[in-house]
Amino acid sequence: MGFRVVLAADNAGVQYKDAIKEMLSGDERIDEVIDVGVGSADDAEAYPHLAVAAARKIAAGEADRGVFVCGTGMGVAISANKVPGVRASTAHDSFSVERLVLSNNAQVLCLGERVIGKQLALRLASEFFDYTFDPSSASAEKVDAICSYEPTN
Ligand SMILES: O=C[C@H](O)[C@H](O)COP(=O)(O)O
Repeated sequence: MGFRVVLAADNAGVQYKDAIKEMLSGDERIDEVIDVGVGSADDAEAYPHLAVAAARKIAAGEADRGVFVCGTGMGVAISANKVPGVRASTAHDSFSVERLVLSNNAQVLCLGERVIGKQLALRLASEFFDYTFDPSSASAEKVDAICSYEPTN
């Protein structure tokens, strides 16, 4: 079974988000692409609302992974991490993308359209789906420790 992927971007990240959507839509590793917006650069909806709406789809089990884009990749990451159960970070190099999954079991890769070039963004977004977290790895107990700090109701 392939990944169900949710995409989000504000107006500073919409061009890369749309390019990533096109790329992933033709990727045999991907079963479904859900786009929560924005739909165009004319939409001024602020990045926290988009990132949280998308992250909630992961927390609800409607998506497995997310790629979120804003100007820097930082605002969407900070926002997505407010959703319990979601681990998100900006990663702008291949090694970081690998460790984002293998060390941190993160479901969300965040990218900055104002920081890296489009071809690098596409490459990193593709590489993100090359990795699967190993729950028997030495990193697992560290991820469990992250989760132990989740707020409980
Ligand atoms: O992290 C925030 C993003 O980069 C966003 O796209 C731009 O935010 P700003 O307009 O507050 O700089």
